Amino acid sequence: MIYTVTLNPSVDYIVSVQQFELGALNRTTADTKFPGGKGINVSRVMKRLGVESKALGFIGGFTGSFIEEFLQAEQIKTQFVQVEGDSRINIKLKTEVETEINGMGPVISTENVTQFLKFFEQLESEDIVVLAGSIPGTLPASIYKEIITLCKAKGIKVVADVSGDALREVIAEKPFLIKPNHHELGELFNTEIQSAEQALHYAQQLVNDGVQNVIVSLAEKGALLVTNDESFTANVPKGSVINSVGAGDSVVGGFLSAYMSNKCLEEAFKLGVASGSATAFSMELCTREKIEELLPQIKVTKL
Ligand SMILES: Nc1ncnc2c1ncn2[C@@H]1O[C@H](COP(=O)(O)OP(=O)(O)O)[C@@H](O)[C@H]1O
Ligand SMILES: O=P(O)(O)OC[C@H]1O[C@](O)(COP(=O)(O)O)[C@@H](O)[C@@H]1O
Repeated sequence: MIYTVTLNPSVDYIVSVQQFELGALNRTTADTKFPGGKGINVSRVMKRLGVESKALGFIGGFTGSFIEEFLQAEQIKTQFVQVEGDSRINIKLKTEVETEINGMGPVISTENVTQFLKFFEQLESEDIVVLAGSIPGTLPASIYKEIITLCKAKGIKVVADVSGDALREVIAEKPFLIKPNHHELGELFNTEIQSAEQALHYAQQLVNDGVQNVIVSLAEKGALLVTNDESFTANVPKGSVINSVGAGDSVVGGFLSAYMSNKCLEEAFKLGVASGSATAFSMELCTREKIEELLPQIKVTKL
């Protein structure tokens, strides 16, 4: 079973505003709400590709109920720890440019954390754990490290889509896969990454340091996969970006869905990139039909 961890799930409130004016009353031309948070998005994408997972994390209040009910309606298994406050609402403003305001999230108590970590005791070696998204301020910064330690003791593969200090901590634990975008990779090395060549250099460094596989997504410039033995690059299909929220999560969801069926990293990478673009070209997360439509346009080249 694949377990996705979202420590700070959200209701993503996506609002379209034409000619947005700061300091004025703006009215939406369209608005919609979805459950969000990176691990949850990974679970939703995998479900669309026929791969089961269980979503873990902390939820609370009316927003938490919305998230859980939405996932259950999509027949996604969940086992969230209930906290006292409300799960956050993240605003995704679509104007001429995309602007995001992500909430802080509810307070999570030490009892909540103990209950959450206990769950990992029942996992087995063939399970995969996906750690995705930021660590809320009320949780110890070491929480991902603690989860990885529990997983490593059982030989469980860990996939991480995290950034900043959390990414640094996770890398030290040599996970199975990480998926930074080029900004996150640059931040890690205190530099700005503008090309696939630069990204390759730093991704290789991470693999030399013990990370087993690194996917670097470069938005419209494609993506890279660096493994212990080989490196690949992929183009992205041409199309109009409608809503790129969840595109990175879709890369992870697509990758894992294919990886589960034949363990081929190259094919998994291709499906991951197709899923990322399929989400970028949609209002909501990618559908299987959109992914299949884009897949033939993606060329994976061995470097
Ligand atoms: N303009 C675009 N055209 C085509 N595909 C895109 C575009 N922007 C993003 N994508 C797809 O979404 C994936 C993730 O996007 P990226 O912005 O790199 O990551 P993140 O969402 O994590 O910031 C890319 O690898 C690509 O497949
Ligand atoms: O945990 P964070 O970093 O605040 O991110 C949460 C947000 O990221 C998302 O999962 C989208 O992530 P990506 O666009 O990077 O794929 C949203 O659904 C959610 O609002």
